[in-house]
Amino acid sequence: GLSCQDNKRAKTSLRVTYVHSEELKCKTNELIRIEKRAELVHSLIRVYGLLQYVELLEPRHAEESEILGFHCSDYINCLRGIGSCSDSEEISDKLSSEAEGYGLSYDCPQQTGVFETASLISGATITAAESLLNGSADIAINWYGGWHHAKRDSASGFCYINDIVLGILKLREKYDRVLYVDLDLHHGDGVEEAFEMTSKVMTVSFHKFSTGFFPGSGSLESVGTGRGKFYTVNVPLKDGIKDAEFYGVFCRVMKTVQEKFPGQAVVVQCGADSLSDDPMASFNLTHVGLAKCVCFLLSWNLPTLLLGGGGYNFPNTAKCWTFLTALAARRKLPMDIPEHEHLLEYGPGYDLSTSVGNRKDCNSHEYLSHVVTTVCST
Ligand SMILES: CN(c1ccc(C(=O)NO)cc1)S(=O)(=O)c1ccc(-c2ccccn2)s1
Ligand SMILES: [Zn+2]
Repeated sequence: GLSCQDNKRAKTSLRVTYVHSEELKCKTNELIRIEKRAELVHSLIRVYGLLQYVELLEPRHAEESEILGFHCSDYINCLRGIGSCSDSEEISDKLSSEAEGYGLSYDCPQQTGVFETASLISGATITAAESLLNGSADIAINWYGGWHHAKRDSASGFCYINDIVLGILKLREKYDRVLYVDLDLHHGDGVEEAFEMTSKVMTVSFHKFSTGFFPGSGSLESVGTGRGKFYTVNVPLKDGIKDAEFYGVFCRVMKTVQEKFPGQAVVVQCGADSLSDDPMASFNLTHVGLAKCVCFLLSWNLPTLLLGGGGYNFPNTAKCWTFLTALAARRKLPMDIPEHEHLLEYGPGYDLSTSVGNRKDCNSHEYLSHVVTTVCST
């Protein structure tokens, strides 16, 4: 297993809450682009016997008032309207230019019940954050959450309600300074935008940044504005980066962040679309690379919220988030995937490993030291 080097962690095992319900799993299973992923993730966590080492919490729906704490009501009313259509026919004629204005088209297909689903996912992230606030947990996990592209007045990149922003606002009810770290392949633009004017939330995003790649924001020069200047950190990377180089950049940036912004709680978006054989075919990370980054953050012994996000190779995403759940619960996992109804999805290796791709690393040494030097001197 991983030894979380730096800042030796206290030997006591940490209290971990894991937010789940059959309803949440079934609703998330229906989201376009990630059908059935939730089933695979929860099943693998269950068959590895990890549920006995976490406290399972059932989520509630986010309250309207919580959602309107970030999103604007016109958008939410439109989303609710779309979400309540009984079938795609009704949706298509309801799909006015108004709906398109709210990003409800193209990459955010209208789905019946999408508002219901997004509000339950957001309620799950808020439930997780509350378990940190009330001191009943040291680490809280919601693999159904992590929808980092949603804006206050529009859907974007398969994201409808920004559960991460709502979770951070909940943590801010107790903690003066909250740190957000986005490990997804894509820039965490929705969360960055929400907090780019404040010094109370520092957002740090590690992501692919190249011409034409979604969402297009997240350059080295984006550092926040007004009182939030220098409280937005962007680490733009090129295709092909592997575990060692990614972790090297991550460590140096996060050590500087720790010095300059002593956060009192940490929120981590653990999107798994940066793994090497994700259909996004961009980075060359393995689940171990991501786990080392999470391990580093956990070694700070701060209340930590772990969230999901992207991840389109479903067996690999399940392996990655199961591995992170075990890391949080300080349990070692046997390499062989336990016998269960989805075992065949893990062929041909049927083990926990995720492969290291052989895509060329387009991040020259010079480029990476330029990025790190610039970020660490800002
Ligand atoms: C809407 N897009 C997003 C938005 C957000 C994400 C994401 O995971 N954000 O974290 C992924 C794709 S998009 O236009 O880049 C794509 C849609 C479908 C894509 C795709 C589908 C299959 C294989 C490779 N790419 S990319
Ligand atoms: Zn992504």
